[in-house]
Amino acid sequence: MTPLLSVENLSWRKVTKTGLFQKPSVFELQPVNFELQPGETMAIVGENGSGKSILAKLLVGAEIPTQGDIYLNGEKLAPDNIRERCLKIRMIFQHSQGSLNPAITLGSLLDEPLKLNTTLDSKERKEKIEQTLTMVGMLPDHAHYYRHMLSEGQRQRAALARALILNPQVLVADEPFAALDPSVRSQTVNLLLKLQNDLGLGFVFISHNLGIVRHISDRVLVMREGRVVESGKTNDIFTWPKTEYSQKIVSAYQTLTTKK
Ligand SMILES: Nc1ncnc2c1ncn2[C@@H]1O[C@H](COP(=O)(O)OP(=O)(O)OP(=O)(O)O)[C@@H](O)[C@H]1O
Repeated sequence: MTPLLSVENLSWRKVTKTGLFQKPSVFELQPVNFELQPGETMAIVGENGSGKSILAKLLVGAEIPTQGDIYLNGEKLAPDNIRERCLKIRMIFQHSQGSLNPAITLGSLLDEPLKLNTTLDSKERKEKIEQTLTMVGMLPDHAHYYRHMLSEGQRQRAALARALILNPQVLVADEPFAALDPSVRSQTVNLLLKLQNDLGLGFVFISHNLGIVRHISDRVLVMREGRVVESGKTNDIFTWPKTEYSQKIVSAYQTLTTKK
């Protein structure tokens, strides 16, 4: 079966010069390889600065790889065709990072990507917005709401609606659950799982929360210092971690859960 998403030798290198007399710092993401099937979830875990966000940005086209390719349904994505990438692989932006503009209604926010990326007329766009709001468990009326009128959970759903409005095939999220209180978190997780199931979406997310990783991901990519140190099925990684680093994070997680 052709994978939904296939990443081959994707690498990235950046030299940053901070000051005239300072040594430039170099960060290198060593070649990453993985495959994701429709409806599958892959978690990216690892210590701070290991390159998780860079990898997420490469997937959505926010950074250009130094080398390597991304294939969607077997078709190679041009590294600089941001428009095509935006339609098919979408980032879920967190409302906590200010992605919901407080000055415009939710309807206008959802209308923006439709105006930019589709040829739908205003009636069709209105229908699409209402349909997407319903899909994430909101009401068509919420299109008239401003950010301050939405609860924490509704804002999370709005962020999801924004990611889904262009019918993507893969969703990518950087710590999507970190800022949420536990009840909203479990609602969001359940909603995501349902949508994934209904729409066959691939989901790639970065998380430090190994409880959620274990609960929802099919596969895990463990990163350290710019390289993938281990990858595999979630159950295998949690039961038989092979590398020293994976063993360390899994045993820290197990200590935490057995203490509860
Ligand atoms: N645009 C950039 N230009 C240069 N260096 C960058 C850029 N973005 C990130 N880096 C560097 O790349 C390294 C990896 O960063 P990245 O944000 O991917 O880490 P991370 O694994 O997501 O960490 P965290 O868990 O703390 O978010 C860091 O050293 C960071 O300073």
